[in-house]
Order: sequence, then structure tokens, then C-alpha cells
Amino acid sequence: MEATTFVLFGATGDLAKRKIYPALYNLYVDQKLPQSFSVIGLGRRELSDETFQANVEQSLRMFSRREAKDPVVLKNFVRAFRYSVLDVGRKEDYLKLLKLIEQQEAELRMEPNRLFYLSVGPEFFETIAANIQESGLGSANGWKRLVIEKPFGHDLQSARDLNRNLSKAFTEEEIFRIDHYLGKPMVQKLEVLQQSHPVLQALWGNHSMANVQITANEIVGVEERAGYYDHVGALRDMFQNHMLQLLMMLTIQLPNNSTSENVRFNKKQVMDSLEALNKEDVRSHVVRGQYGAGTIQGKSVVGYTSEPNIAANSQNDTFIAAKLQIANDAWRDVPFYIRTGKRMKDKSTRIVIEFKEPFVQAQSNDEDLTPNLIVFEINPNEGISLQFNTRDPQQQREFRPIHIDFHERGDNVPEAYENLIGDALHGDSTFFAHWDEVELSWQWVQPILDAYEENLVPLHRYEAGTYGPAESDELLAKDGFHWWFDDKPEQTIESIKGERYAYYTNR
Ligand SMILES: NC(=O)C1=CN([C@@H]2O[C@H](COP(=O)(O)OP(=O)(O)OC[C@H]3O[C@@H](n4cnc5c(N)ncnc54)[C@H](OP(=O)(O)O)[C@@H]3O)[C@@H](O)[C@H]2O)C=CC1
Ligand SMILES: O=C1O[C@H](COP(=O)(O)O)[C@@H](O)[C@H](O)[C@H]1O
Repeated sequence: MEATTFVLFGATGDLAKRKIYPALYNLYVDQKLPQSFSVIGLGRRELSDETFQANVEQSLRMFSRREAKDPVVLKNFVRAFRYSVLDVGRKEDYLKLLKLIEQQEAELRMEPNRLFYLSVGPEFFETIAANIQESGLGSANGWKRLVIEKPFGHDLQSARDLNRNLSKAFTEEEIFRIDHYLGKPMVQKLEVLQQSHPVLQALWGNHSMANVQITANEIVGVEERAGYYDHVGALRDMFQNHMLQLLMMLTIQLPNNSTSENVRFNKKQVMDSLEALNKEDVRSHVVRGQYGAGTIQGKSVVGYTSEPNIAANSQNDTFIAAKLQIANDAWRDVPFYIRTGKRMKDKSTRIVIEFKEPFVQAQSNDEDLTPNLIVFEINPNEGISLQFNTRDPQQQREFRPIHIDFHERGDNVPEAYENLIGDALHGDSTFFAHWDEVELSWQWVQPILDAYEENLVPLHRYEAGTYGPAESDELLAKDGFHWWFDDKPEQTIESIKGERYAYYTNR
């Protein structure tokens, strides 16, 4: 891998400590970092290199999935870390940074390849990009890349403005927009599975699927993020980015050995085919919710408007469920139900595909017959389960479900940030959010934002510790479906009556 200087804006922040340093450390231990690699951390706080290195070590002890105990390994790792004070608006700080980088590159005989990682608030993105450009930080003889955290805009117009301004300093190929759901191992497998698995290939699409359900339930509430979350809500925080990315990754149709370009092109096609909503249609396709007080896993929790720093009359959404349709040959007539919410009964991110009833089942008298399903478990556990009905060998006419589970052994799975940072270092943008799809996502979401703003969609209160408002169930019931694995929390795919086959892979 090419020599790289990793320039981290926001090096003293929460994301750096919890995700970025552990990811870099795990890549280092797995020998996936370039041979010549240096990190320059930036922030307003005055820190010596030694204190910065000690802070990095501390964050590894707290947050790395690998034990960070071996003092020799740790020392070798943090040796690559330097710190420089930089206030994003102070131009002289960028010149000082340029000097430090050039000095490091000369000392280590590194090519001037620079990756700028913006782990700072979105209000700084444009200023930093412009200052990188003006100071000459990005005009060396090597490559430059910009890794940018969410949120990418607040609505369609602000996203377009942000993109236009970033484009003055970086080309689209140089911009890596992080959506950490795209780094999750199971999400990355969706692409490969479709291309390489003949059974899945044969089943993929509207000829056999009855509906698709994409869920991201969270137990946590607003946490300490009131200032951010109360202006954003579930629609902007989760739906516009993570949930629509899951939809795209599931429904793209790729040629064998697809490239990053194929992925980008096909995701755009999916978004282009998504049936647009008018502001007036939103009410019949979208359920907006906000959590009230309740009990989760035996603990009482307060309602959203009683959370610290949330206004008592806040109308912010903490839950959304929506029905979407893709008007192309592969997916026409398959409803996609997507939901995400805070303070739900359990933490579960999963995709459930429910198949149409085959003829043989329609003839069966067994009322307990369960539909055939494929379940992609994304979080907290990862795995794929197939539930297929088969004849019971002892009771000739009866059907019963069998389950086939493929589970990854949990201890050695890379985290989303490891995958994504590794890809950015390689210059591979397959699992990043490209501008076309970001713009089309905002375009699709904009009528919902408008309808919320004009109060055209009721805000349903739901009790914390449930699966959201009853209206979310009605959204599916209207079409004759129900959310899988709700109501009967004990009814996971593992516990439904039937034989079960489990395969574990260590790939
Ligand atoms: N934390 C998380 O889990 C997630 C965060 N994100 C996104 O990542 C980004 C960073 O979040 P997070 O780490 O939580 O934020 P924090 O508030 O914890 O950290 C912000 C960082 O920005 C630096 N900073 C603030 N103002 C300036 C300034 N004027 N000049 C230079 N540096 C400045 C701070 O350093 P100092 O105070 O030393 O100046 C600090 O290092 C945000 O865009 C957030 O939305 C995205 C997903 C998850
Ligand atoms: O981006 C975000 O994601 C988290 C949920 O991520 P997960 O990996 O735990 O599913 C969410 O809590 C947060 O509000 C949002 O900003």
C-alpha cells in the first residue's frame, strides 16, 4: 500500500477515541496499514506529542476489540502519531501543518500522499476543505483524499451547497463520504452474496418475493446528543442515509466481478427508480413517532420531551416507518417497509425477505404454516437464516419449517470503521456514499421533511420499550403483512418450531 499521512481533524473528539484509533490499531495489528504511515492529530487543545500518544493508547485500552496490552506493540503503533494545534478558521495553522507534514514526509522519505479525515462538526467541512486548498496542503505531488463524516447536509439544498463547495477543493473521486452502515460486514456481504450464490440469485426479485422489511431498532434514546438530535430526528439521522443505503445495497443488480463504478451506477439506478412521494402522499406512506416514557429491559426510562435539553413541546421524530416501491423490472410490486426508532424493545438491525406462497403451500390445510423467509441479521449479531417449509417425514401431509443459519464467529470480525478506513487508504470507494446517491436520497426524503414541517403527518407517541406506534403495524396490515419477529420477542428464528441447521464460517 502506498505511503500515507493520515491528517485527522478532531483528534481529541469522541469519534476519534471510540472508533478511529481502535480501527487504525486493528489495521496495524492485521498488517493492513501502509509500511510508511504517519498520523497527524489536530484540535484546538494544546497537547504535546507524548500526551497525544498516551491519550491514543488509553482509547485503545477502552475501545479496541483487541486487547491493547503488549507495550511493545503499542509503542510501535503510537510512534507514528504527532499532534499539532489547529483552529479550523485560522489560516496560519494550516501553514504550520503543511510544514510539519513536509518535515515528516522528508524524514520518513514518504511520498506526499495525504488523507484528510474530518472528524469534526459539519459546520466546519467547507472551511477546512477551502483552507486545505488555499494553504497548498493538497497540491503536492502525491494523491489527496477527503474522508468526511455524516451528516452530509440537512436537506436537499444544503447537501447540494455543501457538495458544490467541497468540489472546489476535491474531485468526487477524492471524496469518501462515510456511512458506517456500509462498513458493516454483513452489509458488505450483500453485494457478494447476490453475485455468487445461485440460490439467492434465483430467488432475487419480484417473481418470488412478497415483501421486504428493513429494520434498525435501537434501545438507546437521545443520550447526550440533544443539541444535535433535536434538530435532526430519525428521518435525517438514520433514514436518509443508513436505511436508504441498506435498501440500495439489497436491491442493486451487479455484474460478476463488479467494480466500484458498477456499484455507484447501480445504486443510482435504484434511487432513480424509487417511486417519488408527493407531500400530500406522505401521510399514507410514512408513520412518524416520538417515544414516551416506558420500561426497557426492566428499567424505567423517561419520554423524549423529558430528556435533558429537549424542549417540553418538541415535535421531533424519534421513529419512522415508511413504505417504498421501486419501479423497475426486478422490483416492481414488491413493497419495501423500512423502520427505525429509538427506545425500542430491543437492538436489532435486520433485513427480512418474505417470499410469496408457493402453490404447494396454498393447498396445505396447516394453518400454522409460516412463510418462507430469508433473514439477514446485521446487528448486534451477524448471520443469515433461511426458513423454508418442508414436508414432515413422519406426518406425510404436514409441512413444518426448517431453518438454516449461517453465522460468523463473533470474535474476529472487523468493525465497520476498520473496513472503511482500510478502503479509504486503498482508494476504494465501493462502500462509501457517492454524491449521486446522496443527492437522490435527499431528493426522495425532501417531501417528507416538507410534510413534517407543515404538520401534514401526525406525530404518534409510542411507549418506550415497544416496537413503535400501532400505526407502524397498520402500514403493513393494510397490505396483509406484519413485521416479522415483533410481538413475540421470544420468537426469533432460532426458536420457531422446526429442525435447525447451523453453519459457522470463519471466513
Ligand atoms: N461520536 C460519534 O459516535 C459519531 C460522530 N459522527 C460525526 O463525527 C464528527 C465528530 O464527532 P465527535 O467526535 O462526536 O465530536 P466531538 O465534539 O467529540 O469532537 C469534536 C472535535 O472537533 C474539534 N474542534 C471543535 N471545534 C474546533 C475548531 N474550531 N477548530 C479545530 N477543531 C475543533 C474538537 O477539538 P478541540 O476541542 O480540541 O478543538 C474535537 O476534537 C461530527 O461530524 C459527528 O456528527 C458521526 C457518527 C458517529
Ligand atoms: O449514525 C448513527 O447510528 C447510530 C446507530 O448505529 P448502530 O451501528 O449502533 O446501528 C445511531 O445511534 C445514531 O443516532 C446515528 O447518528
